[in-house]
Amino acid sequence: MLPLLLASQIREADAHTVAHEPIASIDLMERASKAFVGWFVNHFPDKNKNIAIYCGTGNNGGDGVAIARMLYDHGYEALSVKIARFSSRSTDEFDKNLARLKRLDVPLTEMENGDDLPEESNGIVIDALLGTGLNKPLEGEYEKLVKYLNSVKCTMVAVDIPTGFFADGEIDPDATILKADLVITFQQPKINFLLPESGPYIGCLEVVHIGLDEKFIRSLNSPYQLVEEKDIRAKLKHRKRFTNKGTYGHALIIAGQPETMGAALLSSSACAYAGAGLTTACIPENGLIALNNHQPEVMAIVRKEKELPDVDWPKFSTIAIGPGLGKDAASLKLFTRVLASFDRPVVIDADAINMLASNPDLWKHVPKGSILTPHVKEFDRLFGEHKSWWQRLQTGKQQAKNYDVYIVLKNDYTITITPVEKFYFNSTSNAAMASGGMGDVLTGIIAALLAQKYSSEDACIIGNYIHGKAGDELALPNRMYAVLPGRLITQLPVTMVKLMA
Ligand SMILES: NC(=O)C1=CN([C@@H]2O[C@H](COP(=O)(O)OP(=O)(O)OC[C@H]3O[C@@H](n4cnc5c(N)ncnc54)[C@H](O)[C@@H]3O)[C@@H](O)[C@H]2O)[C@@H](O)CC1
Ligand SMILES: [K+]
Repeated sequence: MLPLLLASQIREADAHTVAHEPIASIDLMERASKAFVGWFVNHFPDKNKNIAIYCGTGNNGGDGVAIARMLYDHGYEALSVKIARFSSRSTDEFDKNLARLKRLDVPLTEMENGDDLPEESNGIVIDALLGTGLNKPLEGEYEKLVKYLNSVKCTMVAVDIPTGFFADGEIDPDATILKADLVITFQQPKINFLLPESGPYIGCLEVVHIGLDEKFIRSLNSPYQLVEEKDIRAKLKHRKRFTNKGTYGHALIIAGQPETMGAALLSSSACAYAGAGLTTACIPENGLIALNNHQPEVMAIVRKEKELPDVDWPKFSTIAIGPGLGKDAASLKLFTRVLASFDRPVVIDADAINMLASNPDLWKHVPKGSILTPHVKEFDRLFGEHKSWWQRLQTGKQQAKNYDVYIVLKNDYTITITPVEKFYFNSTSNAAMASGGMGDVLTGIIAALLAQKYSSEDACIIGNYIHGKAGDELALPNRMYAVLPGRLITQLPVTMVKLMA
């Protein structure tokens, strides 16, 4: 796992690296700037293009000034540096780098309070105004400058973080923040980069390593972790000789209405393809032909109108409930029966989440270690409206602990929030997967993993990862515009076996 740090912890990691590597702060800045430039020159090879580097007077600005010198050394011909002298303060590292730059033949402008803004058009703007040192929303001259830069037609490349964007904490939707086409960030993504509020400000993200002390970073024991492929490889269990379907558990998927049988078919198919030994779907009577046609491997328990089906609950290893189930009285009765009859972790999705939201009394019957898989609207229905994703993370943390459950908050970087206050950000998936039914597939996968005796935490972490990875394997190399859930399901066993190779 890659620990994700708060801005204050990043400062600690910088200071620790400076003191213990040891390396002078100016040399660490040199290393960071070099890492930026290494990526930049490979992707922007046109040395005649106008490049304007906007620098503050802190260490982000220090990076900018060092980057200007390095680009000059690489032979970039049309550089200009604009220093925002909006405050009388500057860091030593900035001052030293500015002195070094002044020895070169690079046009340099100092902008002071009230000055007219320089004209920019075409070309590239490198934003090194403010970085992780941001401590309040932009106002005054900084705000005016960033608003102006947002209005010009240039490619915006931000150093470490777009100016005005907080690395963690709440993002005000009305704040002025630089809209970067590309952010080249140091060491690791900042936590807010993984939340949807970063969408308008970060077109594309690139992480470059600057050699901060990784042992120290791990010792900070951050609750925010980014899941990496090696974690999944370590967690996935091989199938052994002399095992049989009984070894891999029996999952019951309670889903579908006559109009939403697709959800039941997708979640139960996904469960079978993700390796459950046996999968049974509890579906409406008139969905039976569809199920038998679509996935003969899946068994059925038929729901007759208003009648509770007769289910031998203990024989199932796990239950997933909700996809396309509806919220009518019969569905509520069935959901209530499941919670009363089953004490192992269950997967609660879609309409089951909505029923829980409107019948909070049911919470006390939710088995410990159960997994809820809300998208943002379901999350807010369950726990109230939220103004920001940061707030949602805090609520999720409290509620997961309170009810002893896992909350899988679905998004680009789906977040698993655990009862012990950890946040696992998933690192796979792509926009081609944004289509109806994808969530039903995820529910089926997580149920399959629970059936195969993975812990609830691992079922969430692995489930999210393989779901997104299968989508990546289909969409990215083939440049697919959309990946349909049904196609993704058949990729799952391939994805899983590759991760075990
Ligand atoms: N040794 C280090 O600490 C390293 C730092 N690096 C760079 O340093 C950056 C952080 O530098 P700093 O901590 O100096 O901070 P910044 O350069 O982000 O900001 C400079 C100063 O601006 C002021 N400020 C904050 N919010 C403001 C606002 N809204 N309006 C006006 N002024 C505001 C603060 O006093 C802050 O210290 C990172 O983003 C990264 O680019 C890298 O060079 C890697 C090494
Ligand atoms: K910046």
